[in-house]
Amino acid sequence: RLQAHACRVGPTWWGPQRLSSGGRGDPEVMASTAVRYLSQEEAQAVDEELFNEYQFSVDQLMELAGLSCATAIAKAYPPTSMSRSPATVLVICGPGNNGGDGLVCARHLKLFGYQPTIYYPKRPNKPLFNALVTQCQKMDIPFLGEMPPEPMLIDELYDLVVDAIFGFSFKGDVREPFRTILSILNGVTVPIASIDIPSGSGSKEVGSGVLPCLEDGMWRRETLEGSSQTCSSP
Ligand SMILES: NC(=O)C1=CN([C@@H]2O[C@H](COP(=O)(O)OP(=O)(O)OC[C@H]3O[C@@H](n4cnc5c(N)ncnc54)[C@H](OP(=O)(O)O)[C@@H]3O)[C@@H](O)[C@H]2O)[C@@H](O)CC1
Ligand SMILES: [K+]
Repeated sequence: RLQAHACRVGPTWWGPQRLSSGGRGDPEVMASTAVRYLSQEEAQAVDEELFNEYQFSVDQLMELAGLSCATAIAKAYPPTSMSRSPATVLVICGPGNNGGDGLVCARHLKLFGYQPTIYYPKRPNKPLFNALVTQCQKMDIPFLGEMPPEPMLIDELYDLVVDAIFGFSFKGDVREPFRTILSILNGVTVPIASIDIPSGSGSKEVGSGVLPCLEDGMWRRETLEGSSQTCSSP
């Protein structure tokens, strides 16, 4: 997991902390630097504070979030460590701002030497998202007409998947077309880098419609804390 910055809600700071007791396993590990992640409610509170108190605009924050995620991906999965050159990345974007982060991320990944392809099945007809799509198109980033139907096909074509489907506003049971998309992603073996959180992680239907988690509660997939990094900007 990658997180370098702290986030603030009210008087409390969240960032790297020393664990003094209560952890599991090796005492050395227990004493090492640990990170506390924001809950859905806390992330929404940070969001409101940034917009209302600090007067950030959504496109400002989205640009920072997408750039932070592309930077984190380049550190975790350097293009030179991938099997293809240029490394191929499938960026799957959802209908909200998490999807917008994905569009920005794709643009920066291209600048970093990757070959991104975007799947964006449900596009809000709003100026911000239309502009982000145009910018990707102008950079010759292709948009898929449909989701690759088999996990094996994704494994064959891409070195990495970026999950920009849902962030902190996800709720309830996963609806189509995202239910099918998440179930396909469940079967891929290439790494999946999730923006903010693994999509659908608020759902109780682990195993059927969302990315799987291990028995100890840790997500199998890697989460890149791009949006959290932007919280430190003010
Ligand atoms: N705070 C920050 O600093 C910054 C935050 N940023 C980013 O914004 C993200 C939050 O964005 P967000 O609020 O737009 O919501 P998000 O999670 O993308 O999804 C909402 C969409 O999903 C849909 N949907 C929901 N449930 C569903 C279901 N069960 N099944 C199917 N669909 C479902 C819902 O559809 P609806 O229910 O409205 O029809 C709606 O269209 C945050 O995680 C971070 O990545 C950065 O951009 C800027 C800096
Ligand atoms: K996500």
